[in-house]
Amino acid sequence: MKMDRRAAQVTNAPGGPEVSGEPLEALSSRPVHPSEPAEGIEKMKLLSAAQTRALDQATIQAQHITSTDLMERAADAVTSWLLDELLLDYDTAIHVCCGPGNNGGDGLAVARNLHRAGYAVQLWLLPAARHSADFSHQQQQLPAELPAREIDPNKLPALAAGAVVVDALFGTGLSRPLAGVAAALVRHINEAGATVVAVDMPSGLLADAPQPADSAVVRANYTLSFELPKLAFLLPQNAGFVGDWQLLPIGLDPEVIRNTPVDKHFVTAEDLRGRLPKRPKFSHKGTFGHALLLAGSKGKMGAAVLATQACLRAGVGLITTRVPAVGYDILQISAPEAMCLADSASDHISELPELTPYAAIGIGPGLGQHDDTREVLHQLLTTATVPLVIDADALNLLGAHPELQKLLPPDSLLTPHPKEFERLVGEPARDDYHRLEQLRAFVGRTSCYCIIKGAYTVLAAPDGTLYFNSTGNPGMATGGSGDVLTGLLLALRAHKNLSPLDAALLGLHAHGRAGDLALPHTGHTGLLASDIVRFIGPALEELMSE
Ligand SMILES: NC(=O)C1=CN([C@@H]2O[C@H](COP(=O)(O)OP(=O)(O)OC[C@H]3O[C@@H](n4cnc5c(N)ncnc54)[C@H](O)[C@@H]3O)[C@@H](O)[C@H]2O)[C@@H](O)CC1
Ligand SMILES: Nc1ncnc2c1ncn2[C@@H]1O[C@H](COP(=O)(O)OP(=O)(O)O)[C@@H](O)[C@H]1O
Ligand SMILES: [K+]
Repeated sequence: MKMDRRAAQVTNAPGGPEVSGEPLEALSSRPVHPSEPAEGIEKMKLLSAAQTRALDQATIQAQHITSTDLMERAADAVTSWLLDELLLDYDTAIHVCCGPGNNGGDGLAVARNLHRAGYAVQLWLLPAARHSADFSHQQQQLPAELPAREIDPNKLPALAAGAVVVDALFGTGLSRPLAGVAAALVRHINEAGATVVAVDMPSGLLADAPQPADSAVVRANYTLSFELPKLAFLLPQNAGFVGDWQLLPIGLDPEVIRNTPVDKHFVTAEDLRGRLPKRPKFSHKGTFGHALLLAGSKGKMGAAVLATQACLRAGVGLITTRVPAVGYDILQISAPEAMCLADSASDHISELPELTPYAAIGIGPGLGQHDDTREVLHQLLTTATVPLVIDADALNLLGAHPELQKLLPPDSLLTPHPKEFERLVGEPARDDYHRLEQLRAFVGRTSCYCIIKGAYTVLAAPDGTLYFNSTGNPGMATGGSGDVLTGLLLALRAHKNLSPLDAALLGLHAHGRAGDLALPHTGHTGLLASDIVRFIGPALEELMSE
């Protein structure tokens, strides 16, 4: 995904805690959750298809323009992208395939633009009984030298492998799975081996709900959408349809976007910049909290080391890591900045330390699932009075012993990947949409924060609002990346001036960003979890208040 330069412009998000320059007394007397949680996370709302249509209409009214004007903006943006980014050359065969609605109208205007600019455009129309008014208007604007041919189901257009297909069949108006000529054309496009650029949506894909498994859906190389992403773009099951998605600005009304209520956000750097309080000049290690991490078992001490190092790099004041006896030397040598509390058991953690000193507690990386460790988790859940970050085997223990889930303190942060989440809720998800429903039900039931890790890690707040993370890369799909995330989140939960939501959002963003910053040094293949640790500092620095 690449964001448009204008969409990616940086401003300080409002609503972040303003603490720089304040006396320490003022900081330490702050409540634990100082900021209004969702305030300022509004740059990229995920609208439903119906809300997108309403936004379209509201923009037209607010800006005193016609729907054709808006369509022209969309078509100009798509045309510019094709010329500037895809670098079309004059010899490339460009097939623009148009449906009967406004998505097809966009296609007609793009075809007209490209034809006028001298490109080799062929225009194909899906047979339809009715067309939208804007489609008909665009059709009337076509120059005579650009014939629009109706698709013949018995003789689908020949699409050479080197051709470019602009898919403007259906966008947000799709109301049912494709059938008949539309489905045949989509399958034909998918088999052609051409470069496929979808306008707004890959045709056949619903914006915010699943379609039947065998539906015909365009498999686009690129999807050019307008201003805001769609939920469908963020879910793994749609990756093969959406391809590389891009957002093109078309001047949709910011005031209307601001006033549109949503329960899903795509969180950008712009939302978070300035939300991490700057370290005051006279701060000391006590200012940033003392974290306790319970991690590691024989053979999995690396997880404890990585989480400890990440917590340190994320600015925690102090960290104490509880490890099995076998891990004592390992941890002391590999993380000399951390304090280490060795358990009396050799290979697993069997005792919960005294919790009084700690501002936040993390449990899980490399933990193992020994019965003693389960008992430690049980005690932790019943005695802890500070924020908890729960990961890996601690989640698996919660899944294997669901009665423990009732003990989860509100506002705990759980960090499963999809398989751990499945164990946690005890039921496989039917699809990615169902998994989001399960996630919402889980946080509603437990009053916790819970993420599901992946390319666009999603965080659910206890009220069910979903926040999709925008940073990270496939190089991070490597053992230990999740342990790094746990340590990073633990440091931010130990920070007394961050709300649980801000800590989670900043941590997820910084984790992916650290992976992105590591990339030029390692490449995707060579990226290791320890490289993510190395770049946590610079990633957090980008989010710090002035
Ligand atoms: N909201 C926005 O930001 C903008 C939207 N525009 C375009 O407008 C599109 C939405 O236009 P529409 O609402 O006209 O919707 P579409 O063009 O996506 O499709 C609607 C038409 O397709 C028919 N249809 C729906 N499902 C079908 C199926 N399975 N088989 C056969 N026919 C089916 C409907 O009856 C209707 O005629 C967007 O995707 C975008 O491309 C742009 O023109 C301007 C900006
Ligand atoms: N393709 C990807 N794009 C972006 N981030 C990714 C990708 N794959 C994995 N990650 C991130 O890496 C981490 C992997 O965590 P996890 O599966 O728990 O790994 P481990 O258990 O090995 O530590 C998660 O934070 C996830 O979001
Ligand atoms: K389309």
